[in-house]
Amino acid sequence: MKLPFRNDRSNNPSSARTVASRGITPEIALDGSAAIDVRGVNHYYGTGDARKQVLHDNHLQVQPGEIVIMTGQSGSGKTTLLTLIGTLRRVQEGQLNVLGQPLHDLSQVNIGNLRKRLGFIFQAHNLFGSLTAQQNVRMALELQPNRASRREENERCSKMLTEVGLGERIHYKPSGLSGGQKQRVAVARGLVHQPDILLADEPTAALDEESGRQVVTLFQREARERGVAIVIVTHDNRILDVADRIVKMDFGRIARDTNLNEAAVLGEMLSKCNVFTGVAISTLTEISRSMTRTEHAPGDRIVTYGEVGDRFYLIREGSVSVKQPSHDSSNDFNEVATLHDGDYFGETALLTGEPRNAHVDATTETVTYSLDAATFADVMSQRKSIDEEVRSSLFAE
Ligand SMILES: Nc1ncnc2c1ncn2[C@@H]1O[C@H](COP(=O)(O)OP(=O)(O)OP(=O)(O)O)[C@@H](O)[C@H]1O
Repeated sequence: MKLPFRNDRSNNPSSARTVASRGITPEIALDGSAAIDVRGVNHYYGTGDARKQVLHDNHLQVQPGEIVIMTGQSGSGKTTLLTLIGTLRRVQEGQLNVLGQPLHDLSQVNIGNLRKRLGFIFQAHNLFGSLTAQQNVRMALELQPNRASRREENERCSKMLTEVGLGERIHYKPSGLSGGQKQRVAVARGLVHQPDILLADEPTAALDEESGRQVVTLFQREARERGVAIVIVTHDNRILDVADRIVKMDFGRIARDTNLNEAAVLGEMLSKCNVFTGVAISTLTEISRSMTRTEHAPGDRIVTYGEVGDRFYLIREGSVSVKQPSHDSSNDFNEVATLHDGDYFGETALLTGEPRNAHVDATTETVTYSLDAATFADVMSQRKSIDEEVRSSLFAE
């Protein structure tokens, strides 16, 4: 619904929990349910004059069943963060909880026990040259507290090797396997003990398209069916589609944390707003990554009458009440509309520069995504160029 906002007074942003956004920031679970919970983590290498900070104030929550792909330039700190999560390095500063356990407080024994619930697939395969593929995969089971019979364990290993496409080679030693095949043994070893978290560093780098796809399909199944939280460090663009989220690291910081599913949903919602007619959904999905997610409790004021309008709002879920002053008294406001999921408001003030002409209050638990004035202006100018493009192609025919 389009609202011709005019006048205004002051807003009350303190009641809204605004998530500072460099993209869409997913819901942050504060109830300890995240499988991986990184808060304010810094990391340094070296000592004395050679001491160098390589991670700066990183925050990351990964939920069970979520697949997070971590990208970024070489040296941006991805592997360091992954090895900290994997308890392979000691946390120096900040808090890091893995499966509900605070790593900074954990004894060596408990770290050892926790590690058994993690699966690792790292670039250097670390396979034992004297052992067959099946025996290498068995190593992961031999570390587990609850062992099955040797026969059962062997069957599990063979099944896992078959799932990564190595059913014919379970009795081969690494020297008889190609780089990609060794990599697949490492994948099977990382998953055979059914970990709660899988940490993978370039798991598809040595694989051809088909084997890479087979491996990430297996990851997806583990995430969906068993709720495994998966973090993959990769430069492999071919597997980006399996990610629920893409985290981009830049100079030791998480520069961008994008929830892909949510971005797609928002792009779809934006395409139904008149104001974005003519803009491709893919462009809108891209734009949605620049939006700020805000949660509002019932009664929270989202837009205040009289205030200068600096944002466009899309209601992701919930409902709001739009109130305008009755003509005889500016202190007396009447409800003129209620808006729900997928509705939007606030664009007119951005277009005209006039102050808001209504209050907008949340009436239920409401989630909005908003676009700031500068980004909105960009979209509008883009829409113009798209319009022109469509027109000129029509004329050309
Ligand atoms: N053991 C180490 N000692 C000293 N410096 C290190 C060590 N390991 C990594 N570094 C440095 O820390 C920074 C982050 O490295 P890291 O390996 O975490 O980055 P990355 O993003 O995983 O890179 P790549 O994509 O090349 O694997 C880099 O500047 C690197 O040179």
